[in-house]
Amino acid sequence: MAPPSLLETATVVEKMVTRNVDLRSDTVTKPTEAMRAAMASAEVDDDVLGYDPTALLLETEMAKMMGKEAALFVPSGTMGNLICVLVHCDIRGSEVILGDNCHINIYENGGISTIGGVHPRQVKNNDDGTIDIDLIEAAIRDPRGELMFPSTRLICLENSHANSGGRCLSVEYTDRVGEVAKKHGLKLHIDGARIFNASAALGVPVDRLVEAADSVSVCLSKGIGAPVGSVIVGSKNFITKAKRLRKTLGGGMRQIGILCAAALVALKENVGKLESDHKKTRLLADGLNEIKGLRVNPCSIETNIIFIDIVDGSRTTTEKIFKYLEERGILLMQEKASRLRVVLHHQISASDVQYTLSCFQQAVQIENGN
Ligand SMILES: Cc1ncc(COP(=O)(O)O)c(C=O)c1O
Ligand SMILES: C[C@@H](O)[C@H](N)C(=O)O
Repeated sequence: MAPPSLLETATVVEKMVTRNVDLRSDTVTKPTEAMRAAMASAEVDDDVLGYDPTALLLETEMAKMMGKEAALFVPSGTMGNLICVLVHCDIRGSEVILGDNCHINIYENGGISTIGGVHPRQVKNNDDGTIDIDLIEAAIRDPRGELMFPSTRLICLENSHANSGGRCLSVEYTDRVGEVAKKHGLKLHIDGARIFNASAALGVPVDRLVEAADSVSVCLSKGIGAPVGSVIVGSKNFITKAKRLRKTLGGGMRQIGILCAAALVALKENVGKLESDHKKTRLLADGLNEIKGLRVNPCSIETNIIFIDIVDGSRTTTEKIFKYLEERGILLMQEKASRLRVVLHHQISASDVQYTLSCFQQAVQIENGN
């Protein structure tokens, strides 16, 4: 009987290896020991009454970092976006111009409409996450048609853009959209769930990147690795209105200093790691692109997200790869029938990247019989 092939041996060995490489999203990070210690010793008080000292500290820090007058902690990025859109569009019959492939439009249960009664005016997202500026201008309703038309009040951008694979909107582009908004008396909101990733990738300070925006929703719970929460930033008047709406939506919480303490550690320890996350992402993307049967668009690798397409004619499928990797402790997302998504974060090591690559290689080789 022929001895087991190297691949068969590797497969048996890999099956015995218990290792966790969680590439489902950058929302999966676990609080670090430093975060847990900070949480345990956090100074707290009632934040609804406006007295939680650690929440106030975080909000002051975030407003300063983002170059805005004020900030407000919210339980999630979804609630952050919802509050911002609803504050800007507080008049019945309001319309928001947003990308057809943006998170607010795809993954937030249509909350701006179902809860806020705001009409979404979807405009095509380009592959790089931008929306053509002439299409934005063309989508702005003519006030002379107000008898029939909703009233455009807001433009939403997303930076980095998750569904384009983490592509970054340049500061020049963002400023130009801001000029269009001003020209037409509109507001600009940026879904900045991963704005720190965009800032690190572009080498542009985060406050400069969002300078043109009237509001930004920033996720603490994504690339910078806090366990919970987001912060919205804007003018003092905007945040005053946002605070009331947060309460209306049930987002007013009590001793949130416990959560904000972890976020303060995340800001201090993890923003500086984002460039390393991006380097590991590029390494993984380049390696995946070498695997026959898989395709990664190298132009789309700007931050920490990789879309992996199964090449037509390949005998493998996303389901088979997904299962093979899951059995070896590697978790990822199936984006659609022929596409997988991996998202890197500060708890993915360089050796995790190599391990992931070898498992992808094996998964594809076994299916393709080579
Ligand atoms: C671009 C973007 N915006 C907003 C959100 C919503 O954040 P949360 O999951 O905290 O509601 C996410 C992901 O979760 C996201 O990827
Ligand atoms: C799925 C989506 O809602 C989430 N923001 C993620 O990127 O993982």
